[in-house]
Amino acid sequence: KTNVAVYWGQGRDQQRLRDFCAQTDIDIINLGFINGFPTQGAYPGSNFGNQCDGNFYPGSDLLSGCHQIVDDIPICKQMGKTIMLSIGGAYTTGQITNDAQANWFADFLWYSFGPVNSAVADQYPRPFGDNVVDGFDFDIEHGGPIGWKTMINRLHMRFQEHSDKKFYISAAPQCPTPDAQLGDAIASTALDFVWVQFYNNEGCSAKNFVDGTFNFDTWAGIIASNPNPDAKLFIGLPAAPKAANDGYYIDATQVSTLVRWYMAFYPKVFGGIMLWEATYAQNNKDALGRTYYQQMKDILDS
Ligand SMILES: CNC(=N)NC(=O)NC
Repeated sequence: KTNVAVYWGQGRDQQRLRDFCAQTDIDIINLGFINGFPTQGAYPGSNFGNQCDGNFYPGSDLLSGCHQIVDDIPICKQMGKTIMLSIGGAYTTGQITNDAQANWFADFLWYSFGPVNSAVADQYPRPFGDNVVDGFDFDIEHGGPIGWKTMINRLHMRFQEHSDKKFYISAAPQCPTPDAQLGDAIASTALDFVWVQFYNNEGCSAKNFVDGTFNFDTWAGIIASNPNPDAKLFIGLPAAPKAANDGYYIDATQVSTLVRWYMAFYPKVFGGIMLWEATYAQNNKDALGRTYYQQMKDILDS
């Protein structure tokens, strides 16, 4: 089974999460973003675009009134979606500079967005209420490598303490290898999904399929040697022409050629397609009125 993953949370005039969870062509949704990296003992910051009520936990940039997300996650679970909470994005503040800070950040994410834990209820907020995300996505686009491997190892430790539910870790590196931020973490920590941003970078993007420099093969080798033998590699794509820098969007016909080739060549590691992002995809319809994520699902299932 291959999957369609989309980012949601930063779309212009975006619809609610429940509207995307109602789409059978979407399997995984990355909620973006936790975009403020906290100092030890502080709360991280978050931003979900036009969602939430604009209130924050006192003295922090962490949204406290995300009532739409609170109400919608149960619907997404009923629809069988995998809901990941995404850390980073293009606009972040703060920097992880040491392991103590990284462990604090990882524990905060776990106790605030993972399983409800009464033993720590007085120490951590629940921005999404009693909802429990299915895992954490690292979309780290600048600032260097410090902390990410430590955070992922810490999260794995917390996952092992909660063995009755599987939790996932994913990463969204850019296509030049090794990725300046996540390369070390991707090589040395067990990951479940790696959705490479095959756009916005000359000489390795999906649009470079035509000039032979698209580097899926290199990434397939990296993911095949990840500590998790079941790690899956996704082709990350802009969901519309304006979703990425000029010239990086490719249409469904071009995607079909590329996907059929690499899905056939790397049947074990090929996981599917990631789209940046949901609202761009929803508004990018073909002549038959199919959204870009419908077009992607059709390619994967053809
Ligand atoms: C400019 N940054 C982005 N487009 N980021 C992503 O596509 N992250 C998955």
